[in-house]
Amino acid sequence: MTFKTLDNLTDIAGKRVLVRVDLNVPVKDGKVTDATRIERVAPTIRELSEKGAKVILLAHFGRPKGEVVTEMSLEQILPAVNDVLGRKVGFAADCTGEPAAAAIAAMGNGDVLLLENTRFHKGEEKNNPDFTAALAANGDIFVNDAFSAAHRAHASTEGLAHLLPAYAGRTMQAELEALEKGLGNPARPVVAIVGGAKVSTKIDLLMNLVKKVDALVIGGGMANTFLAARGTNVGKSLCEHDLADTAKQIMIEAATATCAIVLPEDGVVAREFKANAENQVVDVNAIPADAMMLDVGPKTVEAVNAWISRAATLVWNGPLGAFEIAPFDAATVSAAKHAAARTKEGKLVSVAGGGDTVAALNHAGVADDFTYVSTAGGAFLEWMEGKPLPGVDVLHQQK
Ligand SMILES: Nc1ncnc2c1ncn2[C@@H]1O[C@H](COP(=O)(O)OP(=O)(O)OP(=O)(O)O)[C@@H](O)[C@H]1O
Ligand SMILES: O=C(O)[C@H](O)COP(=O)(O)O
Repeated sequence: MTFKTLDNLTDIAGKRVLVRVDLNVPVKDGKVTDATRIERVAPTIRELSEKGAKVILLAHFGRPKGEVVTEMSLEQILPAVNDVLGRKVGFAADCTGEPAAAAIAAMGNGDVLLLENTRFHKGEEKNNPDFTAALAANGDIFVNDAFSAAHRAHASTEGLAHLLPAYAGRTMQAELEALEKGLGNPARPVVAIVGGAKVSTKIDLLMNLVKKVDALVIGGGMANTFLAARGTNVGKSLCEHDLADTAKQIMIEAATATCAIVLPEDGVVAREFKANAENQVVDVNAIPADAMMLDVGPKTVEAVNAWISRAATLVWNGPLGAFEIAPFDAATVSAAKHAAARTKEGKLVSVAGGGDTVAALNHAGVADDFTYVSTAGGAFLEWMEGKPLPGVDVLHQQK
């Protein structure tokens, strides 16, 4: 796997560098509530600026579907970008045409400019050649630092790399290197933890993982579907009974590939989905008919942690329980802390991704201790599913 990085960009003073970043950050009442994605792309922006390039940021925000939607303007993200970078970044009210051209013409070497939401144009999501050419007209070089948007074959994530010399930014590079360690050519044994709400959203993921990992821990709501497929009565737990055959198929594939499937042995059950709801620990074969399993139980946590101790590589997507509400966060927190401790001891390569997973690791206070935590949601999942990522593939094709 090879791609060009910023190391290959030396003599770039005065060059216009179009940098695709992911500024699709959470916003409440017009304010950015989590700047992680901005912080992740800051090193690339700083490095290019220090090398004297004119740094022109391309990004999307929300899904305006080719219309100009004021609430989805990137101008509202600008103050947070200024804060993270500790400098003033310019803004152009359109990513192509006169507004972009005029703002770029006024840039000095090392300046940083943010262009308005690329998705205000229909050509972005269609990867339309005319729109891509209009974007390319503003740059000499293309840098993609938006791994989390790389599963989209859009003009600013894929198309531009065909028109301009293309490079991976520092975050893209770190992400690809970490993912390669995670599932590309990982140290064995490899253990995957997949949790979260539903099997239906992660069928491809589970099918791919059983072929690649030595053990697959299934937790969260999706474990119930597997337990039910096995004939266990899961009471009122979240369960997709219609996916029993899919779950069985995944277990058959796992047996063929000699991948151990680790399902809950016990669970924490409650009758209400709310914080501090009255709860009890039961064997999975004794889930009361009127209760739901909201977390895996202590015996299961012990088994999961034993697998983490055995693992050389861990890939994790999806919490083991309803971690947002205490005490159903206990299993996720325990496994996260154990994985973090093993990583710190140098015994484990731990790679995690997914919006809720990152929130869960932050909740456990260990996100910084993992080898790599991806800020990508859909892109991380598609990568784990073994699907090609257009924004990454095109970087590999660069001569
Ligand atoms: N046993 C359970 N019963 C019901 N809900 C559960 C259970 N276990 C986990 N969940 C819920 O699953 C949700 C997370 O699932 P999801 O599949 O979205 O995770 P993710 O893949 O990390 O996140 P994202 O989809 O943002 O990438 C959480 O809101 C959590 O409360
Ligand atoms: O938030 C994300 O996962 C990325 O920015 C991609 O956004 P999208 O799902 O709207 O393409």
